[in-house]
Amino acid sequence: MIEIRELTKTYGGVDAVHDVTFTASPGRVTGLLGLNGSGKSTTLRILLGLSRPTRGAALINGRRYRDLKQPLREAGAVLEQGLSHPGQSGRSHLITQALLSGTSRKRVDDLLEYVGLSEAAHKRTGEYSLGMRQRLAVATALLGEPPVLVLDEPANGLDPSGMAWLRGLLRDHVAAGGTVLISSHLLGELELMVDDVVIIADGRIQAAAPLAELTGMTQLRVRGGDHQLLFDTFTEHGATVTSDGDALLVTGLTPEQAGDMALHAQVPIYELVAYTQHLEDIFLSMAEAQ
Ligand SMILES: Nc1ncnc2c1ncn2[C@@H]1O[C@H](COP(=O)(O)OP(=O)(O)OP(=O)(O)O)[C@@H](O)[C@H]1O
Repeated sequence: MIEIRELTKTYGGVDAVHDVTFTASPGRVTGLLGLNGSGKSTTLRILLGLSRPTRGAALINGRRYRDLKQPLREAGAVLEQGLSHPGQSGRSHLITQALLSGTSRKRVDDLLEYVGLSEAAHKRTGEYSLGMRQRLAVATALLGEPPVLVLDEPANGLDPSGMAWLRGLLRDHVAAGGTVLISSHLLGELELMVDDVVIIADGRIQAAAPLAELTGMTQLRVRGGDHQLLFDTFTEHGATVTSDGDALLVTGLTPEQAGDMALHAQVPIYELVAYTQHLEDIFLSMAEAQ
């Protein structure tokens, strides 16, 4: 279980993340989605004890990372930065890491097999492709058999078969009761992978909900007699609204609610269309509304 509670991190007077709260639960893959610079890495780095919060807390199984009794056995991480000496082979990198978590060499070889790196095990990691480095990073995170996995942009550099492999691996992990928190800006890919979605923009949470709930939401395209009045009316009722030419794109209202509000505001409606949304549409409308 991962709990992020009212987390704020300030750099030079500017909040990189502001009052961020969400939970990643066991048995579920939770996706943290945001554009570059939205605060994903900052949140994950605090969670993993690499940076201190200005306010709030980031907890793994109820404790801060640095208070975990056996951190490598409780949480595994794949971060964006490089992980191994380029002159070291994949296998010797894993063996070095295994010593830290008290893991056997047998498990190192099993993991190399599991992540599809057996054949490249003796190759220098400096010669690995980005996808192979990601696989090695995942193997490193899994060394201590931690129930909690935190992955920052693990899909970068993976080809379609690599993505399918990662998807299967994460599904296996949560099926066994594990918790996965994965950050990404690859929305289409993430949609196939996650159970719960947390959308972050400009350091603030825009939505945190099961994927099915979010993508079950429809988006409305509304064109009416008074663009600004409609915009204000929908926004006042908590909808997310963006302009699209002379129309509005509205999330968070049913067609009936939007129609009734327009009637109440005495604005004639010329067009009202409801679309089923993909994660990408939801994400972009929330990011644009910022
Ligand atoms: N050490 C730091 N010093 C100053 N500002 C920082 C530092 N780390 C992050 N920031 C700023 O905080 C904001 C959030 O950055 P963060 O790296 O968390 O975003 P991100 O969503 O992970 O983006 P990316 O996908 O590009 O890594 C950015 O504006 C960034 O410039």
